[in-house]
Amino acid sequence: RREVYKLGRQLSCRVKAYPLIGHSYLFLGDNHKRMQALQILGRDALKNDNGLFPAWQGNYLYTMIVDPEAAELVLKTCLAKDDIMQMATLFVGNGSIFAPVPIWRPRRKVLVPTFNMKNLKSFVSIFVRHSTILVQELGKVTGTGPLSAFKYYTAYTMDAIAESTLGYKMGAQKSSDHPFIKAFNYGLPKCAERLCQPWLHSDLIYNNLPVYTRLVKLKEYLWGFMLELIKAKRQEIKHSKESKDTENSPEGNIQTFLECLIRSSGGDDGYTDIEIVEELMVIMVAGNDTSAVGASFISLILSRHPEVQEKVYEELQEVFGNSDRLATFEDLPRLKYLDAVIRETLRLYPPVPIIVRKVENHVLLPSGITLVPGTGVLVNIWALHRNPRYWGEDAEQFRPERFLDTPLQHPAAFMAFSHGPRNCAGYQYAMMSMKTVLSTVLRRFKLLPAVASDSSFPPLRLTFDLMMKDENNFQIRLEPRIKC
Ligand code: HEM
Repeated sequence: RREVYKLGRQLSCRVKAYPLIGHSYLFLGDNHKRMQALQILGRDALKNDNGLFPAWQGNYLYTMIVDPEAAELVLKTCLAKDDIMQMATLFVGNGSIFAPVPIWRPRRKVLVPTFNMKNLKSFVSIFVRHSTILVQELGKVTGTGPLSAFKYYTAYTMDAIAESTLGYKMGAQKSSDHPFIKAFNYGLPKCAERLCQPWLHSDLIYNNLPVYTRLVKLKEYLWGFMLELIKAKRQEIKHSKESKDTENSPEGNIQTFLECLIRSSGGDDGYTDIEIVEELMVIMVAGNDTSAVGASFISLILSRHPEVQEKVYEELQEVFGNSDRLATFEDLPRLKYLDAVIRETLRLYPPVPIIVRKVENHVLLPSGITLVPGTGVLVNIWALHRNPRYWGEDAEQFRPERFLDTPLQHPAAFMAFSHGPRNCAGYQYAMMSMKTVLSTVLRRFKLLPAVASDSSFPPLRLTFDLMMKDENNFQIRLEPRIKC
């Protein structure tokens, strides 16, 4: 403990920490208060030259990091997730995202190759098909006033991820009545709620609450649903082997993550069904709302920056002309300005604004400060992305050109998808999915602010429940684009 307190004293802090509770008081209240706490602590950390800040939760010390150099070192050396993340394993079991390092390492080796470019290329047809449905759905509500962009994008991402992961057509954009969607949409926010509310952390208390019983039932349903699909896919693979047709899956050239995981883990000698369920849950959980929140922030920000939106539209005109043709894999790298808009929005509004790690060995940081075992690390991505030493004095401004003009000041200066060996495995999938859906929407509609304003817009009211969101549910209005 002496080492921990010494570390705490070495880190300067201007935000009051009280005996016994530390900074926990800042996180009490609603999700908006919690996001404000991350912003207050992050801004304070930015005032320190070393980009470090001592955040006390009770008598547990987290070193908050807003400096890319320190963050890079920590994310390369501290691979263990903080114990608090164990509470999120109810749905994903030992799936790679929260698993202890000895389980995560071999699983990551199997997972990453399933995101190879050949597979991603084949997923574009899925993204395009569901983007087209999204545009049809939006067409029905155009002109009826403000709508929640998130409501539509989250249905799109659910359809896209369910089909590319499970090969299952969920139909979320047509109806949210599917029991899988209901279980998913109830369970995940409940898990996040628990993580954010320290009084729910004790298993002794939580496991006796009705919500726990309900979550266990929903998990049984979700896992059972996936086990059936796994059983069917194993049969299918066996039959295709017998007919010597090992390369082509019945859905054409698309190999779903489910199929890839069975094959690349070693077929019948590879993952057990439960291990596959866990990895599928990870992809579904990690890939659904993150991309939906990303696309929603981008749409909201574009509605407030018409000049940027027009530049995106000009680029779309260059690539697609006035045609109605669907987007292709080859179009996506040509959308360079849209790419910069996506990155600049994720810089200012990272859907995952913090990453938490456990320190298991001493780590000497570039500033000369040594992190000690028994403490935690909290990389505050929201603040790191606004660090003026790496982004300049206009760090708070939305300026997509910064991603076109100059290379990054540091490889970890932008880390919406995290950094290092445990970074986001779905980074390219997410970029391709967001580019497809945004280009499809922006070709058809002009995005307008929910409430027109002649002066500048008030800052967004952000919330935090493991992910960062807009408190007003990403309200925008749509106007159809008229073709000349
Ligand atoms: C805008 C969209 C997305 C963002 C901002 C995002 C961000 C992140 C972040 C911050 C992490 C945590 C890394 C860490 O703890 O260091 C992560 C992990 C992960 N993400 Fe993403 N993600 C996105 C989309 C996706 C998609 C679409 C998929 C899958 C299709 C995906 C799959 C994963 C997986 C499997 C992990 C766990 C990696 C591991 O622990 O080895 N993500 N993501």
